[in-house]
Amino acid sequence: MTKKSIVEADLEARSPWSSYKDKQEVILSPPTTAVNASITIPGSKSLTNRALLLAAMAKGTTQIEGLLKGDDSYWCINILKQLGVHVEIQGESATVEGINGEWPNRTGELYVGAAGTVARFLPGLLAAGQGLWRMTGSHRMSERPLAPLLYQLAAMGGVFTYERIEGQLPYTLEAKGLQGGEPVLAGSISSQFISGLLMAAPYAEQTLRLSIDGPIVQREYVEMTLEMMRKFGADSNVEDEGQVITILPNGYQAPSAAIVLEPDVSTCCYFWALAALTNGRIRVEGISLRTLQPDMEMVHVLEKMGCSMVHGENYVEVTGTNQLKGGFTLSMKRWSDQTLTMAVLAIFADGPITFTDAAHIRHHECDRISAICTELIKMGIQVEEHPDGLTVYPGIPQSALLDPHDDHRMAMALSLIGVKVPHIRIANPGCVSKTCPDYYERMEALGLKVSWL
Ligand SMILES: O=C(O)C1=C[C@@H](OP(=O)(O)O)[C@@H](O)[C@H](O)C1
Ligand SMILES: C=C(OP(=O)(O)O)C(=O)O
Repeated sequence: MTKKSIVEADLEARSPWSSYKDKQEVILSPPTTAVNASITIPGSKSLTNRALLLAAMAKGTTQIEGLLKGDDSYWCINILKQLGVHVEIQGESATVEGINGEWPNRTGELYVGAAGTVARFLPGLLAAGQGLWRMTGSHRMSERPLAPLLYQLAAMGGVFTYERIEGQLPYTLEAKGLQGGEPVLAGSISSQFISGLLMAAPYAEQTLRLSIDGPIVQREYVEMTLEMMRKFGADSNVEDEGQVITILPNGYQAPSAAIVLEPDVSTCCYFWALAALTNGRIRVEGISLRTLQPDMEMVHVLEKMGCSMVHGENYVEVTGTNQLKGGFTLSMKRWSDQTLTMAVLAIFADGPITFTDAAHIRHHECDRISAICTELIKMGIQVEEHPDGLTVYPGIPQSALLDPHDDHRMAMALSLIGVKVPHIRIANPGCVSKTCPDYYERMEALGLKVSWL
């Protein structure tokens, strides 16, 4: 394998909160003692960016605790500051002075990085105000789908001028207010389109009655949006089993109490997987099974695979097993961010595992189905690629230089192989800073051997 075939890292998308920008490779080998720890995990990316954006839009000042400091939240905060919003960060806390729907700076160039949440949540919030902005993003974000959302916003009053490809970044948005009304949006490509429209609705001119056409992928993220909107005083009326959502145009009010964000459950999953693979134990503090974050489903699947799980009001703990069980099919529709982690676990199970209903992850930070198949095959693992998923057969991975395709979840999932197999090399590991900038320090603290090139 030559370095030429490694996907080039888009370093512009790495923020000042990124840690391993200059590293070409990380090399991982198994720990010598069992992984056994209680840990805390930074705030949810999804909740951080929802809270920041709604706090910025709202009337009044919002205090947010438990912020994620990663690339995705950095670019969100950076844009808010460019728009004239006063945001103060101290440690993992933010104080945001809301602008009540009227952006103070009405022109400028706004770079969303590689953040799907910013690329999909911001346009509606901008369109609901007044201004003229140029929107740009990372190379990959400029390929990822936005059109269904932007076309809907255009039908409601936003004027979009596309620079290269219709419906994609980069583009210019002339905002003159958002009409509201009764749009219809498909939910099969990204739940973020729906969240993006809903978040803007309290600042539309009329009531929004959004109908969702067909099943929604990762539906719980829409519930997380509605839950965060509720904290800012925006109630929703949900009908037809979640397919029709009505929001009144009553604005947002900053909550009187601080918003305390949950840890990022998607990040927790890599650490629970570590326990599962090493017959070790990982307790994550500060999270309960009652979270809306859909990736919590993984701990139930780990139980099915032979691990044990205990939980309380404020922790979820996984203890691994000597032999993970496989031989089943899993729908990843609700929690597809963990498809890559599960694919890595499947290598070490006692039977093949098939993952289905995840065609939409081909539009994520990379084509995740194709990328994980390529990397597992490189290590001699037998896989079958399907249009909506893959089948992974158990095997003994050969060490190789693995390409994360500039995708944080590919890097974090592939790194887990290093707890079982010596000398696992991951190229351009800095991409983890999208959601977990200190991932490798955390792995090292739990006993993995980590070295750098
Ligand atoms: O709304 C959100 O915060 C997210 C929604 C999901 O995206 P899609 O619905 O686009 O798959 C998920 O994959 C992403 O990590 C976060
Ligand atoms: C799909 C993801 O991110 P984004 O918010 O950019 O869509 C992800 O974090 O797995």
